[in-house]
Formats: sequence, C-alpha cells, structure tokens
Amino acid sequence: MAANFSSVPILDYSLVSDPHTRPLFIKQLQHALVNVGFLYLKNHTVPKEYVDAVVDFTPRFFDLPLEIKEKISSKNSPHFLGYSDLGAEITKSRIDYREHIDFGSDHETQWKSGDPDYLRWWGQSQWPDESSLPGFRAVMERYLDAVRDLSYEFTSLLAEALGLHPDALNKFFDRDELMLHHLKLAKYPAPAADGSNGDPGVGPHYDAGFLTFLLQATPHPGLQVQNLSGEWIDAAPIPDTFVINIGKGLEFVTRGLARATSHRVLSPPVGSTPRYSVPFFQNISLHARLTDEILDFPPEILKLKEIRGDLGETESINFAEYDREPFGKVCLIGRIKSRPDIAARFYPELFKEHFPEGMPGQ
Ligand SMILES: O=C(O)CCC(=O)C(=O)O
Ligand SMILES: [Fe+2]
Repeated sequence: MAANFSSVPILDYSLVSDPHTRPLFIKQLQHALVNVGFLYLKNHTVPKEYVDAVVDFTPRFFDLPLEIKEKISSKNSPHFLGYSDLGAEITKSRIDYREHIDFGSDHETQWKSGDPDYLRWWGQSQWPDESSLPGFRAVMERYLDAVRDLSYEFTSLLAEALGLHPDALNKFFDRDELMLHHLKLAKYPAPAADGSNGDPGVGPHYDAGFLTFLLQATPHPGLQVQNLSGEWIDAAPIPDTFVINIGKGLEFVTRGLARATSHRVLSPPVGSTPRYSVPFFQNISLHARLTDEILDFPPEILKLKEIRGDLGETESINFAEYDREPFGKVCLIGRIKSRPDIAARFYPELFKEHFPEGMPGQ
C-alpha cells in the first residue's frame, strides 16, 4: 500500500548532536524524505538574532517607496535578481499575487559573451541604497551564509539517511566563491474584496534545486503541500522552525527516493494583514549534469521507494529537462517561463523558443 501523509513531520535538530538520539533523527529524516518531501526543523543552528533581524527587515523593505524598489527592479537583471512588483511572475501560466525581492550570495558572474546562456543565470545581486535601509544587506548576507552552512550540514545527514556516505552529495557543489544560493523575501497581500486582483498567492509548483529552507515570517497560514492522493495539506507556521523541502534536482539525482512535493501558497483572507515569507534555495553547480551521476543506494533503501509506491498525480510539472541539460540550463528555462519580460530582453533566443507566439497576455 502506498504511504501517504496527512501532516508535515517535525524534526528536532538537537537530536543530531547526541550519539544516542542521532539514529532516531536519521530514521525520521528518512521517512520525511521518502514519503513526504517536506519537514519542519526545530532547534536548528541558525542564531535566533539572525532570524529575528530578517523578520524585522522584511516588511520594512516592502514599505520603501516604490521608486526606491524600482531602482533595483529585476526587469533590469539578466540574473533575475532584484525587486519584482505584484503580478510580475508566472507559475504554470498563471500570474502570482506576491511582491518579492530575490538576491544571492555575493557572486561575480562567470559568463562572458559567447559562453552558454545558462552561465549568465548567476551574477550580482541588486541591493537598495544603504541609506534607504541601513543594515539591510548585512543582515541578509549574514543570514544567507548561516542558512547555507546549515543546508550543507543537512545535505550530509540526508545522504546518510539514504544509505550513502555523508560526503556523497558534496560533488554537486562548487567552491563557495563559485556557488550562488538564492534568498527571496516575499510579501503576499490580501486580495481586494471584489476579486479584481486575479489569481491570488503562488500556484502549485516544485522547487528546482536541491533543498529549500523556508522561514515563515508571520503567523499567517497559506502554505500547502500536496500529498500522494492529491489533497492539499496545510503547512502552517510553527515558531522557530524552518520548513524544509526537496527540489526537483535532488529528486532526480536520488532517482525519486527523496521526493519533490508540489506546493502552493494561498493569499491571506480579504482584509487581513500581508503574509511574509523568506525561502532560501540551495543550488548546486551550474555545470552539474544529473544524468551522469549514479549514486549507489543500498537495496534496503531502494526498497523504501517500492513500499511508498508511485508519487501519484500532482498538479505541477516542471524541470523535466534534468534528463539532458545541466542544472544551470534547467533552472534558466524555469526562469524564462516565469519571467518572459526578462527573457525577451536578455535571452531573446530562449524567449522565442519558449514563447513562439510572443509575449503572453499581449
Ligand atoms: O512563501 C512561501 O511560503 C513558499 C514560497 C515558495 O514555495 C517558493 O517561493 O518557491
Ligand atoms: Fe516553492
């Protein structure tokens, strides 16, 4: 019988540091990876003051005057980094109702004219002028580095939970200065009472990379994950936790053992204050070709996949190109589809390929 789930498991990171309780953590992690694809992590190692500072700055960023935010608009970034106003982004042909800013760890683009397009996906972030929000950049970069470090530790526990050597997944990451991980600050306003805002929230999707560490920065519910029978299960905020989920890249390279789970965000109810959230997206090397990487799982681990059964029908299909393209290309295609405006400006050939009829909605 297929294993299904009706809630998202909560794992306690403090179990890892005690040799007596560590095996229990690994067991619980194994269940979460194979059967759910989502988990909450409590007692994690990112200092509370780092998290609190991010929670404090997030609404203050969105409260800046529009002209300050527009100065760092993602429209002008070949790296899809910067500020995106409401309605800028498309998920599965549907317009999302959120405002956001995306940035990455400090990074110089490796792309030069003539190089493959996908190298250009990573590059410099755009930050608001220091004088308009003093301390913002330092707080965000400090947080990004701390979550990155936790994400690497977690990746090695995950390898262990899947019966691999703890270092088995390290080869997918480049040296720190060549890696870029993403952080997004998102604001989900309540829709207008007359429904004139169109489709609210963020539509069903998978994340692209290896792992996502989500900080839900307000107590609003809204995040939902889809179980094996297609039902939407709430993943409401739990104070002092991260919600961790698996991206399509990790699912692909583990041959479906670790499952990427479709999820979506519903807007807060009419009249509510906005919901804020801060996902960290752990990337892997732009050049990593996941089809070339055969990981050697022990038979008892592969059996867990059989016991779980098929992943079932979900409402989102994306990032299917892992079977032929390197990580950077797969993700660039994802960005091209969600931001045709940026694609048309900086990646005209890919734009034509994916939007042969021209700009959608025009
Ligand atoms: O805002 C959230 O809670 C989740 C957002 C999300 O799934 C994403 O940006 O990929
Ligand atoms: Fe997501």
